[in-house]
Amino acid sequence: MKARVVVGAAIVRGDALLVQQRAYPPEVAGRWELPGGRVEPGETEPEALRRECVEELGVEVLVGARVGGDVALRAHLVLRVYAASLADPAAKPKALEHKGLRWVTASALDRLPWLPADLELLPALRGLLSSVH
Ligand SMILES: Nc1nc2c([nH]c(=O)n2[C@H]2C[C@H](O)[C@@H](COP(=O)(O)OP(=O)(O)OP(=O)(O)O)O2)c(=O)[nH]1
Repeated sequence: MKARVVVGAAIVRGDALLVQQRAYPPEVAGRWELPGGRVEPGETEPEALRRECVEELGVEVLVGARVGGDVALRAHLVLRVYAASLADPAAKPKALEHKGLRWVTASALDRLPWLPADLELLPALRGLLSSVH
């Protein structure tokens, strides 16, 4: 069976990464993750990311290169992250489906209570932040 993909957007502006805090389900409420979600049948991964960013944040994003490797979430499901930027750098993302959002710099990444799978991506996310400004 082919693995399904959850895409995550590493949206960077200046020296900061946009992260959001889950509101549900209860076992992960309060933990932090990257914007994104499952790729639907018939969608490309960048299309899924653009759709999720409109749904979750109310903003258009430009999708760039892959960041880090695939992270196994559970059987037949992987998390795959892409670098992204706001199509309009002045746009203000809103937490439409989450508890909150925050722009964090590299030094603050380690202090967030992330979803467990995302911990594997922290070195790559730090690398991305140090390469873009
Ligand atoms: N968007 C996103 N999901 C993540 C990250 N890390 C991680 O483990 N996940 C998991 C949480 C969920 O089990 C799954 C994505 O679910 P979702 O809630 O965003 O999207 P969905 O509605 O299509 O999925 P689901 O509720 O059916 O599980 O991937 C991350 O950084 N971003």
